[in-house]
Amino acid sequence: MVNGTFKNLPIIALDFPNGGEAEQFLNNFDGQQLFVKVGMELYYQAGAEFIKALKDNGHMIFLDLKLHDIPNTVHRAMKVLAGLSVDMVNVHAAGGSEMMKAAIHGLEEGTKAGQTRPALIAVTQLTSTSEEQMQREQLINCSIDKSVLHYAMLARDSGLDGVVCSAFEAAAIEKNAGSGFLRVTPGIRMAGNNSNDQKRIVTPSDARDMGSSMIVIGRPVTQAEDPVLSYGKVLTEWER
Ligand SMILES: O=c1ccn([C@@H]2O[C@H](COP(=O)(O)O)[C@@H](O)[C@H]2O)c(=O)[nH]1
Repeated sequence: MVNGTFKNLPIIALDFPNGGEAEQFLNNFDGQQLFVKVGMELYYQAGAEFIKALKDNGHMIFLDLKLHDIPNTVHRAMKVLAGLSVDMVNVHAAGGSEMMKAAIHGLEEGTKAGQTRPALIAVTQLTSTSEEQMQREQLINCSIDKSVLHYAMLARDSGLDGVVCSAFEAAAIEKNAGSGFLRVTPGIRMAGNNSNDQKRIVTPSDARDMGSSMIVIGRPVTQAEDPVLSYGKVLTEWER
């Protein structure tokens, strides 16, 4: 599970094309231990070696590969990912309960003796998806709040530790799934920031007030002129 101290830190999305650029970014923080997220771009380029380097430097790691495949494939892949000793991994809830249960079993089997298995969370509806888009393209004929809550409960009933959701759905998830069930929220923007491709965005303080338990932020920090200053502002607003 997620270590208590780090749990309160905003997660920085290291969306860089290679390990060198990610390291250059991290050097700005002068040895500070951070909670970082490694996504598909960086992992496909820099791989397990880079994860090890992050761990050696004391960072907490959310490996955001969003697995979505048949249960057997996800089970086997999760067994491998557990061997990386990261802190959090994820799947798409749309893969179904059988797939999510297989993911947990894979993580349990792959976790080294004496270590804690990585927390497993499920993506509900991406924060880059609007309600209109979801209804038109996925043919889901209900509100996005309802779809996200449905996926969250499916994930909870499958034994997962939480979900990725926007802040708009966080309170309902907390109410229905319990406060221990993680609500990890990307799509975080400071007032006046560019929303980029995100559709369901909120500020760090709104995320906290609306019931998110953790936040993920990328471009507003990684592409800032002064990333340390920008991260500091996010942290202060999140902690209040
Ligand atoms: O629903 C989701 C799931 C994952 N993400 C990831 O979070 C970051 C957000 O980056 P920003 O630059 O702050 O927009 C990114 O790595 C996504 O892959 C998400 O945004 N929404």
